[in-house]
Amino acid sequence: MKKLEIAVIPGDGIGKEVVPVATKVLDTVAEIHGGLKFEYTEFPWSCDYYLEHGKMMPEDGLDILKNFNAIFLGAIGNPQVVADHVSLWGLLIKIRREFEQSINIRPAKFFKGLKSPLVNPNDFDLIVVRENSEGEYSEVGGRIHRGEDEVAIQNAIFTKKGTERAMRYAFELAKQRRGHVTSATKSNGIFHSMPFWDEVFNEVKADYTDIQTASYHIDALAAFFVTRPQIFDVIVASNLFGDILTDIGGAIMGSIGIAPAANINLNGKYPSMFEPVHGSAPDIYGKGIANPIGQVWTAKMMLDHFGEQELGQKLLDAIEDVTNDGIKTPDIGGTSSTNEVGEAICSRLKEVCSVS
Ligand SMILES: NC(=O)C1=CN([C@@H]2O[C@H](COP(=O)(O)OP(=O)(O)OC[C@H]3O[C@@H](n4cnc5c(N)ncnc54)[C@H](O)[C@@H]3O)[C@@H](O)[C@H]2O)C=CC1
Ligand SMILES: CC(=O)C(=O)O
Ligand SMILES: [K+]
Ligand SMILES: [Mn+2]
Repeated sequence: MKKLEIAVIPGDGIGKEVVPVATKVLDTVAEIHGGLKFEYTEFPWSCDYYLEHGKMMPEDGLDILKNFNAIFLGAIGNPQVVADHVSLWGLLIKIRREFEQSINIRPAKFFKGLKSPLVNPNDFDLIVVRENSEGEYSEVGGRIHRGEDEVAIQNAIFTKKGTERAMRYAFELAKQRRGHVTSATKSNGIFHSMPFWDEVFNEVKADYTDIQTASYHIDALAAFFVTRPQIFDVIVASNLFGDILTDIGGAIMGSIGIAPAANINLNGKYPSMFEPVHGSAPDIYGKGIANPIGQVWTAKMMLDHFGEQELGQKLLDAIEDVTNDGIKTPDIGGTSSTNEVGEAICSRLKEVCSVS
Protein backbone atom coordinates (compact mmCIF):
# COMPACT_ATOMS: atom_id res chain seq x y z
CA MET A 1 0.00 0.00 0.00
CA LYS A 2 1.38 3.40 -1.03
CA LYS A 3 0.46 5.74 1.80
CA LEU A 4 0.70 9.49 1.27
CA GLU A 5 0.48 11.85 4.22
CA ILE A 6 -1.09 15.10 3.16
CA ALA A 7 -1.27 18.30 5.20
CA VAL A 8 -4.58 19.93 4.33
CA ILE A 9 -5.02 23.69 4.76
CA PRO A 10 -8.45 24.77 3.49
CA GLY A 11 -7.64 28.38 4.48
CA ASP A 12 -10.23 31.08 3.92
CA GLY A 13 -13.45 31.67 2.03
CA ILE A 14 -14.20 29.21 -0.75
CA GLY A 15 -11.02 27.29 0.12
CA LYS A 16 -13.16 25.77 2.86
CA GLU A 17 -15.80 24.75 0.29
CA VAL A 18 -13.66 23.33 -2.50
CA VAL A 19 -10.97 21.52 -0.51
CA PRO A 20 -13.35 18.92 1.02
CA VAL A 21 -14.72 18.20 -2.46
CA ALA A 22 -11.23 17.61 -3.80
CA THR A 23 -10.17 15.32 -0.95
CA LYS A 24 -13.33 13.27 -1.57
CA VAL A 25 -12.33 12.95 -5.22
CA LEU A 26 -8.82 11.91 -4.15
CA ASP A 27 -10.34 9.23 -1.94
CA THR A 28 -12.30 7.95 -4.92
CA VAL A 29 -9.08 7.84 -6.93
CA ALA A 30 -7.38 5.90 -4.13
CA GLU A 31 -10.29 3.45 -3.97
CA ILE A 32 -10.07 2.82 -7.71
CA HIS A 33 -6.30 2.41 -7.51
CA GLY A 34 -6.56 -0.16 -4.72
CA GLY A 35 -2.96 0.25 -3.57
CA LEU A 36 -2.99 3.94 -2.70
CA LYS A 37 -4.12 5.72 0.44
CA PHE A 38 -4.22 9.40 1.35
CA GLU A 39 -3.95 10.27 5.02
CA TYR A 40 -5.07 13.81 5.70
CA THR A 41 -4.18 16.00 8.62
CA GLU A 42 -6.16 19.22 8.56
CA PHE A 43 -4.84 22.53 9.86
CA PRO A 44 -7.19 25.47 10.53
CA TRP A 45 -4.55 28.09 9.68
CA SER A 46 -6.33 31.04 8.13
CA CYS A 47 -7.51 34.59 8.82
CA ASP A 48 -9.90 33.20 11.44
CA TYR A 49 -6.91 31.59 13.13
CA TYR A 50 -5.16 34.96 12.99
CA LEU A 51 -8.04 36.68 14.75
CA GLU A 52 -7.73 34.20 17.59
CA HIS A 53 -3.94 33.84 17.80
CA GLY A 54 -2.48 36.99 16.23
CA LYS A 55 -0.66 34.97 13.57
CA MET A 56 -1.57 32.93 10.51
CA MET A 57 0.03 29.73 11.77
CA PRO A 58 1.79 28.63 14.95
CA GLU A 59 5.52 29.34 15.43
CA ASP A 60 6.36 25.70 14.74
CA GLY A 61 3.95 25.51 11.78
CA LEU A 62 6.68 24.88 9.23
CA ASP A 63 8.28 22.22 11.42
CA ILE A 64 4.94 20.44 11.51
CA LEU A 65 4.41 20.72 7.76
CA LYS A 66 7.85 19.60 6.70
CA ASN A 67 7.18 15.98 7.59
CA PHE A 68 4.28 15.58 5.18
CA ASN A 69 4.53 14.20 1.67
CA ALA A 70 2.66 17.22 0.30
CA ILE A 71 0.57 20.21 1.30
CA PHE A 72 -2.88 20.63 -0.19
CA LEU A 73 -4.13 24.18 0.22
CA GLY A 74 -7.30 26.03 -0.77
CA ALA A 75 -6.85 29.80 -0.63
CA ILE A 76 -5.77 32.43 1.84
CA GLY A 77 -7.25 35.87 2.37
CA ASN A 78 -10.07 37.70 4.05
CA PRO A 79 -9.26 41.37 3.56
CA GLN A 80 -12.24 42.44 5.67
CA VAL A 81 -10.43 41.23 8.77
CA VAL A 82 -6.72 40.85 7.94
CA ALA A 83 -4.72 42.91 5.41
CA ASP A 84 -3.87 40.75 2.40
CA HIS A 85 -0.11 41.26 2.59
CA VAL A 86 -0.19 40.13 6.23
CA SER A 87 -2.28 37.00 5.61
CA LEU A 88 -0.52 35.91 2.42
CA TRP A 89 3.02 36.53 3.68
CA GLY A 90 2.14 34.90 7.01
CA LEU A 91 1.13 31.60 5.46
CA LEU A 92 0.96 31.03 1.72
CA ILE A 93 4.06 32.92 0.64
CA LYS A 94 5.90 31.89 3.78
CA ILE A 95 5.44 28.22 2.91
CA ARG A 96 6.45 28.80 -0.73
CA ARG A 97 9.62 30.59 0.38
CA GLU A 98 10.73 28.55 3.39
CA PHE A 99 10.04 25.26 1.65
CA GLU A 100 11.98 26.42 -1.41
CA GLN A 101 9.03 25.85 -3.72
CA SER A 102 10.88 27.73 -6.38
CA ILE A 103 8.63 26.92 -9.32
CA ASN A 104 4.90 27.40 -9.72
CA ILE A 105 3.47 25.51 -12.67
CA ARG A 106 0.07 26.50 -14.00
CA PRO A 107 -1.48 24.90 -17.08
CA ALA A 108 -4.34 26.28 -19.16
CA LYS A 109 -6.01 24.54 -22.06
CA PHE A 110 -9.13 24.50 -24.14
CA PHE A 111 -11.53 22.64 -21.89
CA LYS A 112 -14.24 20.38 -23.26
CA GLY A 113 -17.73 21.58 -22.37
CA LEU A 114 -16.64 25.06 -21.41
CA LYS A 115 -17.49 28.19 -23.27
CA SER A 116 -14.26 30.11 -23.62
CA PRO A 117 -14.86 33.86 -23.94
CA LEU A 118 -12.53 33.72 -26.96
CA VAL A 119 -14.21 33.73 -30.35
CA ASN A 120 -11.76 31.13 -31.60
CA PRO A 121 -10.27 29.17 -28.69
CA ASN A 122 -9.12 26.51 -31.17
CA ASP A 123 -7.60 23.96 -28.81
CA PHE A 124 -4.91 25.92 -27.00
CA ASP A 125 -2.79 23.99 -24.50
CA LEU A 126 -0.12 25.87 -22.59
CA ILE A 127 1.68 25.85 -19.26
CA VAL A 128 3.16 28.79 -17.41
CA VAL A 129 6.32 28.21 -15.39
CA ARG A 130 6.24 30.99 -12.83
CA GLU A 131 9.37 31.84 -10.87
CA ASN A 132 8.10 31.41 -7.32
CA SER A 133 10.87 32.38 -4.93
CA GLU A 134 11.83 36.00 -5.65
CA GLY A 135 11.25 38.62 -8.34
CA GLU A 136 8.72 41.33 -7.73
CA TYR A 137 7.37 39.54 -4.65
CA SER A 138 9.95 40.58 -2.11
CA GLU A 139 10.07 42.08 1.35
CA VAL A 140 13.06 44.21 0.42
CA GLY A 141 12.30 47.91 0.61
CA GLY A 142 10.62 50.20 3.04
CA ARG A 143 8.63 53.31 3.72
CA ILE A 144 9.81 56.61 5.06
CA HIS A 145 8.24 60.03 5.88
CA ARG A 146 4.65 59.26 6.74
CA GLY A 147 2.12 61.66 5.33
CA GLU A 148 2.42 64.00 2.40
CA ASP A 149 6.14 63.37 1.86
CA GLU A 150 5.90 59.62 2.18
CA VAL A 151 8.15 57.47 0.00
CA ALA A 152 7.70 53.74 -0.62
CA ILE A 153 10.49 51.67 -2.10
CA GLN A 154 9.80 48.14 -3.31
CA ASN A 155 12.72 46.20 -4.68
CA ALA A 156 12.41 43.35 -7.14
CA ILE A 157 15.08 40.69 -6.65
CA PHE A 158 16.34 38.67 -9.59
CA THR A 159 19.16 36.24 -8.87
CA LYS A 160 21.05 34.35 -11.52
CA LYS A 161 20.30 31.15 -9.63
CA GLY A 162 16.54 31.71 -9.36
CA THR A 163 16.15 33.01 -12.90
CA GLU A 164 18.18 30.24 -14.47
CA ARG A 165 16.42 27.58 -12.39
CA ALA A 166 12.99 28.65 -13.64
CA MET A 167 14.20 28.80 -17.23
CA ARG A 168 15.89 25.38 -17.14
CA TYR A 169 12.72 23.91 -15.66
CA ALA A 170 10.74 25.42 -18.54
CA PHE A 171 13.11 23.96 -21.15
CA GLU A 172 13.03 20.52 -19.54
CA LEU A 173 9.24 20.66 -19.47
CA ALA A 174 9.13 21.70 -23.12
CA LYS A 175 11.13 18.58 -24.04
CA GLN A 176 8.21 16.48 -22.75
CA ARG A 177 5.68 18.67 -24.54
CA ARG A 178 5.76 20.39 -27.93
CA GLY A 179 9.31 21.70 -27.69
CA HIS A 180 8.69 25.43 -27.47
CA VAL A 181 9.51 27.97 -24.75
CA THR A 182 8.37 31.58 -24.64
CA SER A 183 10.07 34.08 -22.34
CA ALA A 184 7.95 36.81 -20.76
CA THR A 185 10.11 39.89 -20.61
CA LYS A 186 9.78 43.65 -20.28
CA SER A 187 13.29 44.73 -21.10
CA ASN A 188 12.07 47.84 -22.89
CA GLY A 189 10.72 49.37 -19.70
CA ILE A 190 12.40 47.70 -16.75
CA PHE A 191 15.98 48.84 -16.98
CA HIS A 192 18.03 46.35 -14.94
CA SER A 193 16.23 43.12 -14.11
CA MET A 194 14.62 42.44 -17.48
CA PRO A 195 17.70 42.89 -19.70
CA PHE A 196 19.32 40.53 -17.17
CA TRP A 197 16.36 38.16 -17.60
CA ASP A 198 16.87 38.24 -21.40
CA GLU A 199 20.60 37.53 -21.04
CA VAL A 200 19.99 34.52 -18.83
CA PHE A 201 17.32 33.27 -21.23
CA ASN A 202 19.74 33.50 -24.16
CA GLU A 203 22.39 31.64 -22.18
CA VAL A 204 20.05 28.85 -21.15
CA LYS A 205 18.51 28.40 -24.57
CA ALA A 206 21.97 27.79 -26.04
CA ASP A 207 21.94 24.51 -24.07
CA TYR A 208 18.67 23.42 -25.67
CA THR A 209 19.18 23.59 -29.39
CA ASP A 210 16.21 21.26 -30.05
CA ILE A 211 13.79 23.64 -28.38
CA GLN A 212 12.23 26.52 -30.31
CA THR A 213 12.00 29.81 -28.47
CA ALA A 214 10.29 33.17 -28.56
CA SER A 215 10.51 36.22 -26.36
CA TYR A 216 7.71 38.76 -25.99
CA HIS A 217 7.24 41.76 -23.78
CA ILE A 218 4.65 40.96 -21.17
CA ASP A 219 2.14 43.51 -22.45
CA ALA A 220 2.07 42.01 -25.94
CA LEU A 221 2.25 38.49 -24.53
CA ALA A 222 -0.82 39.12 -22.36
CA ALA A 223 -2.68 40.28 -25.46
CA PHE A 224 -1.57 37.14 -27.36
CA PHE A 225 -3.07 35.02 -24.56
CA VAL A 226 -6.38 36.49 -25.70
CA THR A 227 -5.90 36.76 -29.44
CA ARG A 228 -3.86 33.60 -30.19
CA PRO A 229 -3.14 31.36 -27.21
CA GLN A 230 -2.44 28.46 -29.63
CA ILE A 231 1.06 29.82 -30.31
CA PHE A 232 2.18 28.94 -26.78
CA ASP A 233 3.54 25.72 -25.32
CA VAL A 234 5.64 26.55 -22.22
CA ILE A 235 5.92 30.15 -21.02
CA VAL A 236 8.54 31.13 -18.44
CA ALA A 237 7.75 34.22 -16.43
CA SER A 238 8.77 36.14 -13.35
CA ASN A 239 6.70 35.91 -10.19
CA LEU A 240 4.42 38.86 -10.95
CA PHE A 241 4.14 38.32 -14.71
CA GLY A 242 3.37 34.64 -14.11
CA ASP A 243 0.75 35.52 -11.54
CA ILE A 244 -1.07 37.83 -13.93
CA LEU A 245 -0.73 35.58 -16.98
CA THR A 246 -2.24 32.63 -15.15
CA ASP A 247 -5.39 34.50 -14.16
CA ILE A 248 -5.74 35.27 -17.87
CA GLY A 249 -5.09 31.57 -18.52
CA GLY A 250 -8.05 30.77 -16.28
CA ALA A 251 -10.20 33.41 -17.89
CA ILE A 252 -9.63 32.15 -21.44
CA MET A 253 -10.52 28.61 -20.37
CA GLY A 254 -13.83 29.97 -19.13
CA SER A 255 -13.28 30.79 -15.45
CA ILE A 256 -10.48 31.41 -13.04
CA GLY A 257 -12.32 28.89 -10.86
CA ILE A 258 -11.00 25.98 -12.89
CA ALA A 259 -7.30 26.87 -13.10
CA PRO A 260 -4.93 24.55 -11.19
CA ALA A 261 -1.41 25.08 -9.86
CA ALA A 262 1.50 23.35 -8.17
CA ASN A 263 4.29 24.92 -6.10
CA ILE A 264 7.20 22.58 -6.66
CA ASN A 265 10.14 22.03 -4.34
CA LEU A 266 12.90 20.87 -6.68
CA ASN A 267 15.62 19.93 -4.19
CA GLY A 268 13.61 17.32 -2.28
CA LYS A 269 14.27 18.96 1.08
CA TYR A 270 10.68 19.99 1.70
CA PRO A 271 7.22 19.01 0.51
CA SER A 272 5.62 20.62 -2.52
CA MET A 273 2.33 22.48 -2.17
CA PHE A 274 -0.73 22.15 -4.36
CA GLU A 275 -3.25 25.01 -4.49
CA PRO A 276 -5.37 26.38 -7.32
CA VAL A 277 -4.74 29.71 -9.03
CA HIS A 278 -7.81 31.42 -7.60
CA GLY A 279 -8.14 33.11 -4.22
CA SER A 280 -10.71 32.91 -1.47
CA ALA A 281 -13.45 34.65 -3.50
CA PRO A 282 -15.19 36.42 -0.59
CA ASP A 283 -17.84 37.66 -3.05
CA ILE A 284 -19.31 34.17 -3.46
CA TYR A 285 -18.24 32.47 -0.23
CA GLY A 286 -20.98 30.72 1.74
CA LYS A 287 -23.33 30.20 -1.19
CA GLY A 288 -22.15 26.70 -2.10
CA ILE A 289 -21.55 27.76 -5.71
CA ALA A 290 -17.75 27.93 -5.86
CA ASN A 291 -16.36 26.00 -8.79
CA PRO A 292 -14.42 23.04 -7.35
CA ILE A 293 -12.68 22.18 -10.63
CA GLY A 294 -9.59 24.32 -9.93
CA GLN A 295 -9.05 22.47 -6.66
CA VAL A 296 -9.83 19.05 -8.17
CA TRP A 297 -7.54 19.62 -11.15
CA THR A 298 -4.91 20.72 -8.62
CA ALA A 299 -5.38 17.32 -6.96
CA LYS A 300 -4.68 15.79 -10.37
CA MET A 301 -1.38 17.69 -10.45
CA MET A 302 -0.60 16.21 -7.04
CA LEU A 303 -1.33 12.72 -8.43
CA ASP A 304 1.08 13.42 -11.32
CA HIS A 305 3.68 14.56 -8.80
CA PHE A 306 3.41 11.22 -7.01
CA GLY A 307 3.82 9.29 -10.26
CA GLU A 308 0.14 8.49 -10.77
CA GLN A 309 -0.15 10.12 -14.19
CA GLU A 310 -2.47 7.49 -15.59
CA LEU A 311 -5.11 7.97 -12.92
CA GLY A 312 -4.46 11.70 -13.08
CA GLN A 313 -5.36 11.70 -16.76
CA LYS A 314 -8.54 9.71 -16.06
CA LEU A 315 -9.47 12.26 -13.43
CA LEU A 316 -8.99 15.14 -15.87
CA ASP A 317 -11.07 13.27 -18.47
CA ALA A 318 -13.80 12.75 -15.86
CA ILE A 319 -13.81 16.47 -15.03
CA GLU A 320 -14.16 17.33 -18.71
CA ASP A 321 -16.96 14.79 -19.20
CA VAL A 322 -18.91 16.21 -16.28
CA THR A 323 -18.45 19.74 -17.62
CA ASN A 324 -19.46 18.59 -21.08
CA ASP A 325 -22.61 17.02 -19.59
CA GLY A 326 -23.57 20.47 -18.30
CA ILE A 327 -23.02 19.76 -14.61
CA LYS A 328 -21.47 23.13 -13.92
CA THR A 329 -21.37 25.87 -11.31
CA PRO A 330 -22.76 29.33 -12.18
CA ASP A 331 -19.38 30.91 -13.03
CA ILE A 332 -19.28 28.68 -16.13
CA GLY A 333 -22.93 29.02 -16.97
CA GLY A 334 -24.46 26.15 -14.99
CA THR A 335 -26.81 25.83 -12.05
CA SER A 336 -25.10 23.06 -10.08
CA SER A 337 -23.62 23.45 -6.61
CA THR A 338 -20.02 22.90 -5.57
CA ASN A 339 -20.92 19.54 -4.03
CA GLU A 340 -23.02 18.38 -6.99
CA VAL A 341 -20.09 18.92 -9.33
CA GLY A 342 -17.81 17.03 -6.92
CA GLU A 343 -20.22 14.11 -6.69
CA ALA A 344 -20.64 13.99 -10.45
CA ILE A 345 -16.85 13.84 -10.90
CA CYS A 346 -16.60 10.93 -8.43
CA SER A 347 -19.41 9.01 -10.15
CA ARG A 348 -17.99 9.61 -13.61
CA LEU A 349 -14.56 8.48 -12.47
CA LYS A 350 -15.96 5.26 -11.03
CA GLU A 351 -17.87 4.65 -14.28
CA VAL A 352 -14.89 5.10 -16.59
CA CYS A 353 -12.59 3.09 -14.39
CA SER A 354 -14.95 0.11 -14.06
CA VAL A 355 -15.30 -0.23 -17.83
CA SER A 356 -11.59 0.04 -18.63
N1 LIG B 1 -3.26 31.70 -3.70
C1 LIG B 1 -4.09 32.32 -2.90
O1 LIG B 1 -4.39 31.87 -1.83
C2 LIG B 1 -4.67 33.60 -3.39
C3 LIG B 1 -5.33 34.40 -2.50
N2 LIG B 1 -5.95 35.54 -2.93
C4 LIG B 1 -6.72 36.27 -1.92
O2 LIG B 1 -8.10 35.96 -2.10
C5 LIG B 1 -8.89 37.10 -1.75
C6 LIG B 1 -9.78 37.50 -2.90
O3 LIG B 1 -8.97 37.93 -3.98
P1 LIG B 1 -9.49 38.28 -5.42
O4 LIG B 1 -8.53 39.22 -6.00
O5 LIG B 1 -10.93 38.64 -5.36
O6 LIG B 1 -9.30 36.94 -6.29
P2 LIG B 1 -10.18 35.61 -6.33
O7 LIG B 1 -9.45 34.66 -7.20
O8 LIG B 1 -10.49 35.14 -4.97
O9 LIG B 1 -11.54 36.04 -7.04
C7 LIG B 1 -11.59 36.73 -8.29
C8 LIG B 1 -12.96 36.52 -8.95
O10 LIG B 1 -13.05 35.17 -9.41
C9 LIG B 1 -14.13 34.48 -8.82
N3 LIG B 1 -13.70 33.12 -8.46
C10 LIG B 1 -12.49 32.78 -7.94
N4 LIG B 1 -12.46 31.46 -7.69
C11 LIG B 1 -13.66 30.96 -8.08
C12 LIG B 1 -14.23 29.66 -8.08
N5 LIG B 1 -13.55 28.58 -7.63
N6 LIG B 1 -15.50 29.51 -8.52
C13 LIG B 1 -16.17 30.57 -8.99
N7 LIG B 1 -15.69 31.83 -9.03
C14 LIG B 1 -14.44 32.02 -8.57
C15 LIG B 1 -14.48 35.29 -7.57
O11 LIG B 1 -15.82 35.09 -7.20
C16 LIG B 1 -14.12 36.71 -7.97
O12 LIG B 1 -15.20 37.30 -8.66
C17 LIG B 1 -7.89 38.17 -1.33
O13 LIG B 1 -7.76 38.09 0.05
C18 LIG B 1 -6.63 37.77 -2.05
O14 LIG B 1 -5.46 38.26 -1.45
C19 LIG B 1 -5.95 35.89 -4.25
C20 LIG B 1 -5.30 35.13 -5.16
C21 LIG B 1 -4.57 33.94 -4.81
C1 LIG C 1 -0.99 35.59 -4.53
C2 LIG C 1 -1.50 35.18 -5.81
O1 LIG C 1 -2.34 35.83 -6.39
C3 LIG C 1 -1.03 33.97 -6.40
O2 LIG C 1 -0.07 33.40 -5.90
O3 LIG C 1 -1.57 33.55 -7.42
K1 LIG D 1 -5.05 29.45 -4.14
MN1 LIG E 1 -2.72 35.06 -8.41
